[in-house]
Amino acid sequence: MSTHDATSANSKAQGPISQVLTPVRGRLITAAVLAASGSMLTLVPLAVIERIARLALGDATHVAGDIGWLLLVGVASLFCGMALLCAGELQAHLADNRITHQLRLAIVQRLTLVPLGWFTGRASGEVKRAMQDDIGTLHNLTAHFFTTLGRAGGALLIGVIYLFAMDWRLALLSLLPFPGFFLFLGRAMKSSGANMQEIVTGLGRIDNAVVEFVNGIPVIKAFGSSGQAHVRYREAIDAFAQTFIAFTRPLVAAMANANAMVAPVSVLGVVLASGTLFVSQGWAAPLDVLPFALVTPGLCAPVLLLHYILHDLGSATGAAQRVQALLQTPVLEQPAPGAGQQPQGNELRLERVSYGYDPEHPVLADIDLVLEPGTTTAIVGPSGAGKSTLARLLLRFFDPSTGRITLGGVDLRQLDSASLYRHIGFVLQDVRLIHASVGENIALGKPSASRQEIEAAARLANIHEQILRLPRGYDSVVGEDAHFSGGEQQRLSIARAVLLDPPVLVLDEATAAADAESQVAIQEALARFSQGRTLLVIAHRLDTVMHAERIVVLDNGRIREQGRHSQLLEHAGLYARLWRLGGYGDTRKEQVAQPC
Ligand SMILES: Nc1ncnc2c1ncn2[C@@H]1O[C@H](COP(=O)(O)OP(=O)(O)OP(=O)(O)O)[C@@H](O)[C@H]1O
Repeated sequence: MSTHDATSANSKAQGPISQVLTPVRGRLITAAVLAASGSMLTLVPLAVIERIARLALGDATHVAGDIGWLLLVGVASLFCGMALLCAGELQAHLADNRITHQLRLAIVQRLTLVPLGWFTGRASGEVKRAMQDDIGTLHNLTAHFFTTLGRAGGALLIGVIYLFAMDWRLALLSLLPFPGFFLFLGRAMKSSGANMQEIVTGLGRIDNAVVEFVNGIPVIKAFGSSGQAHVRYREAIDAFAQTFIAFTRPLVAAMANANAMVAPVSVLGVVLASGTLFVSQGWAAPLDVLPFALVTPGLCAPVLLLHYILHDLGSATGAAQRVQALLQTPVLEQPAPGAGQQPQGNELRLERVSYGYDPEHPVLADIDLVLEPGTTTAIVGPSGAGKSTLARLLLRFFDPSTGRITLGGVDLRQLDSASLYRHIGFVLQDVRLIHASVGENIALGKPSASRQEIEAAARLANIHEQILRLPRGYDSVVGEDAHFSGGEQQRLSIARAVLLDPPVLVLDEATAAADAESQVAIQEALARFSQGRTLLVIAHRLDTVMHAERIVVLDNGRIREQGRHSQLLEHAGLYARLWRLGGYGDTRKEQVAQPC
């Protein structure tokens, strides 16, 4: 178990927010305490006003000096309070900066250890949502929640203590609207909670309808069924509108009552009514009502603030859960740092390898295969036979469910990733270029490569001339002033592999995205590059791999036949049938050596 896993196991009992904020917990508590103390001090001037009013309206004669001192205390408290509030905000923002930075790094570090196959199964939206939206939500929590909680809590605490110290009976009466607020709020939450799940489901339906509509626009337009997609979207928003009305109707009435309870004017009304009663009954002097009239309405804002921030806590909990889930994504088994073994040679061996994306349905079963150094092995077979899955296993997109794959006698699980990708290069169908210069794209696996090395790799991959034609040559930025066709992207991918100079190369349908001219350029490039290397080629077109030392025919996840082209034709099995179906003619001679 990694350190991270151990930590997460220990903290299972904590809530998601608590787990995510653990590294800055101390700082956030300090921020909340500073904010609470600050807000208490900023309320001292109200007590000062009450004191001054008593002195001014009382019968004492020499009060000017006392008033001066009181003013000084009031002003000093106000400034100290504001300074403490600022210090609290600063602490919270420093904590926010630290945690946001740490979380982004931790997610990226985790994703580097996650099997590459994880990414194929997920929309990049999931990662984007956690990295941007959820961390943004957590920013609100760390930077503002704790200080607001401190400020509101501090103000309420000191206000209530002060009022009870003045007159506990009047305090009890004056504060009556506040329990009333929580009573109505509770009702509102109960009525909305019942419909909340439907709101979430409705929003999900709208999201799906939008995604379906946007993703399918070309197909929908081409097949003239845009009206239908619109209908689904309209149905989703109409249904949501109904759910939303059902959700808000009971909520609005209860919330209106709750808000009315803590409106400053209603609170002041209650204070004055209670004060009048107390004064008329001789239980208090008119001046005794003044602190209540000054302070009680001031408690409305903190109560409302508490309500709003506690409401925000719900969305922050969801964000923290998603970030936690991403941080706990299962990672590939890795050797301990420094304990990675070195392969002895470049022989790739699959021993009784089975794999299924869904464990119940194996896609590959009991594969035994040896790729001898310096040889070319082709994997062919019907669509869905498991060819690409086999290639991905060699690159550790995921690990076999059973069996093992070794390179130079070392289980791939005992090789660190850098060593694996130094030994095994790949050119896949799906080439991903990053938003960086063309040179940086080629040097992705070897950032230290010199311009000469990058150009040499591009020349060998038959893409140098096209790059020179770009506005800024190798400095042109992909997606800005550099746009590549499918075939050109394949050649860039080959240049990447060339630069790393791996002894083993996996080619999965390397010419799939290319036009006829590009195919020739790619094949030339690969023929040059593959000399002396171990090659695993996956191809649809059998004529491009008929030269291979060994052709392995996969069907339904199992090896059905293997041998050279002529042997397989003579065998008159699945390969011979695929050859016939491909219409390549009845040749038993092997064509010019081509790697794919
Ligand atoms: N990411 C995935 N998640 C779940 N199932 C998958 C995934 N990728 C492939 N499969 C399934 O695994 C099986 C083998 O797929 P694979 O892509 O390895 O076949 P293939 O022989 O390369 O096919 P093709 O020649 O059409 O590319 C198929 O049934 C496919 O539906």
